[in-house]
Amino acid sequence: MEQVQALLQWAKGKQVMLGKNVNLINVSGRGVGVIAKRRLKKGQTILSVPIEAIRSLHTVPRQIVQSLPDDISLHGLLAADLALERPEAPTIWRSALPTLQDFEATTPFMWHENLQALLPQASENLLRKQQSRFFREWDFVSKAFPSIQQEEYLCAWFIINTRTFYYETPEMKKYLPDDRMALLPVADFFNHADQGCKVSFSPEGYTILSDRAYNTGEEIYISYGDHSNDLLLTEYGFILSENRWDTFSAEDVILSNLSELQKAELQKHECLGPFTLSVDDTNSWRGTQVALSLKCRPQQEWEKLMHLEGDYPPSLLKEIDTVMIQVLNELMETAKHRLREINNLQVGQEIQKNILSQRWNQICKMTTQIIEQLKAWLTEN
Ligand SMILES: C[S@@+](CC[C@H](N)C(=O)[O-])C[C@H]1O[C@@H](n2cnc3c(N)ncnc32)[C@H](O)[C@@H]1O
Repeated sequence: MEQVQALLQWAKGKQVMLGKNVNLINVSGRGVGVIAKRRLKKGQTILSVPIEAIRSLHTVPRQIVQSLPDDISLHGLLAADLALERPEAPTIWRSALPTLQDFEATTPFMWHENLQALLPQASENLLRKQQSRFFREWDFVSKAFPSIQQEEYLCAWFIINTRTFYYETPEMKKYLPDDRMALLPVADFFNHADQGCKVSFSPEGYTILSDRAYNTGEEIYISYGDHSNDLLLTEYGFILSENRWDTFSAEDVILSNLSELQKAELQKHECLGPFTLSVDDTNSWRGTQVALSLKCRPQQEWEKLMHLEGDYPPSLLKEIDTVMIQVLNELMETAKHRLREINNLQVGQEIQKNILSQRWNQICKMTTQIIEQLKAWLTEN
């Protein structure tokens, strides 16, 4: 916490103002977080960060920008800038940022491959994309700056991945929306909840206001976005026990239930996934029901149904939902099998196995809830 207190002093000199009734402390299981020192009212300013204090494209030295290809992402560029800071003499700001060790335990990218192989489908898909993004950028950076070690770049890349805020200026327009980012000192200590304080952005800077009243000692969160736990796990290395935005993927079991011809047919109609399911949003089941209806009707009839406006006829919906229950039961079997495999694994840290087991248990719970809803509907109709 010494580094964090030093950072707060340094940030004050840059007009980064933390509300006087707010503090940064270590919170169990979440690293450093922001808490209310005294009761806070709704709409109070928790933190303000002027634009002059942020790091983004405009603060990267020209020599670094010119040494890297034009098509490197801003994420890759900011990570290169960070990795090039002299590690033997870190700035106050750099000293308060996580080390590679901090990321290793919880970030699936850094897990043993046997443990990565047991990730749920959605996390695994995200991990593959993340790996290809990282290695593309590492390839650019290692060629331009051979003195940077891969581990240094990896740490910097994950600092940018987990601690940046959306930032927009005319110069940023050349980057994809997800890549328009800036590092904000102190603001990057807010932990995430599925609902949190409002972060507003203007040409002068960022302001974080309390979204409700807070009691003394209560942690103050922001929301990093409407993210599922698979996304939070892969990109940020944690999952929430309660998450209103949680979903899971049934892709594996659905695809294994379809023939190559059926998959080609779905592909032709751009219906080959994503098979993402949410317990509370029955609209999210539609993609799965469209795919499974192909198991209930011959292809020609199915094509006609594709153009049908409104709901499926109840008789067909009953057949589809019966198949969907079978498929979801298969997913339950996969989840139980994965849980046994995690338990028997000889590699990986306990903390990694725990988070992965918790995630599979959440998927089992969500799957059971959907099966119950489907069964209730079938009984009623
Ligand atoms: C922007 S930082 C937040 C500050 C961070 N706790 C620290 O110590 O520097 C994001 C990281 O904080 C952690 N984190 C954020 N929200 C969390 C939560 N609800 N539960 C557990 N860890 C969380 C994760 O490690 C995440 O990658």
